[in-house]
Amino acid sequence: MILASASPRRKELLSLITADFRVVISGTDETCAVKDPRSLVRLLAERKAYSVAEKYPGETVIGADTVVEADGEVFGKPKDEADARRMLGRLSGCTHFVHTGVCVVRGEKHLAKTFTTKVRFRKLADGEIDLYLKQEDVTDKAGAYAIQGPAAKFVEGIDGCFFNVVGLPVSGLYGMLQELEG
Ligand SMILES: Cc1cn([C@H]2C[C@H](O)[C@@H](COP(=O)(O)OP(=O)(O)OP(=O)(O)O)O2)c(=O)[nH]c1=O
Repeated sequence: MILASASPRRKELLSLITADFRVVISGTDETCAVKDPRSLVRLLAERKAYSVAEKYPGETVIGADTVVEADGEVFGKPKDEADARRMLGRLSGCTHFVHTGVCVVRGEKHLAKTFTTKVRFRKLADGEIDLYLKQEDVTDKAGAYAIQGPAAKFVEGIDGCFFNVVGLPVSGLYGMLQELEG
């Protein structure tokens, strides 16, 4: 099995399902005109998986993509610190959605799905965002936060798969792999 991802979180999460895989970084362009976030992440996951699958025919290849959606706005990875501050300001006191698209390709077989988790942030006090940005490198995190790090203290509640927020819905992916077997 091949994980088409540079994300160390995805590698760690896939290892909860199997030890029998290796990582091949897809290096795919993530620019896309699709606006609907659920379609966008599915499409990018397909793009990542297929770019690797065409080089390794016959292998099972997994691709994934994660974005945050708040009040109709879609947040990928922040461009810079100002962008990260803007995203966290929007997420403060806000219930938002984290969408992860997952694509599994095996030969002629193909499955692609989007998984969504609802996350509720409490209102962040003055200075909390600046302090957080000193603690965590958010440049590689959609929405400029990592629920698995110090941003945990921003989270009042979640509805859905926790691992989906971290970048790979473990039970959802397991189900897809089972479905592909059948
Ligand atoms: C919201 C959130 C995102 N993330 C991460 C998961 C993803 O790695 C990243 C979103 O960026 P992606 O573009 O989905 O993935 P990536 O560039 O890290 O890796 P690749 O494209 O090679 O697969 O944000 C967290 O680690 N914790 C969180 O709480």
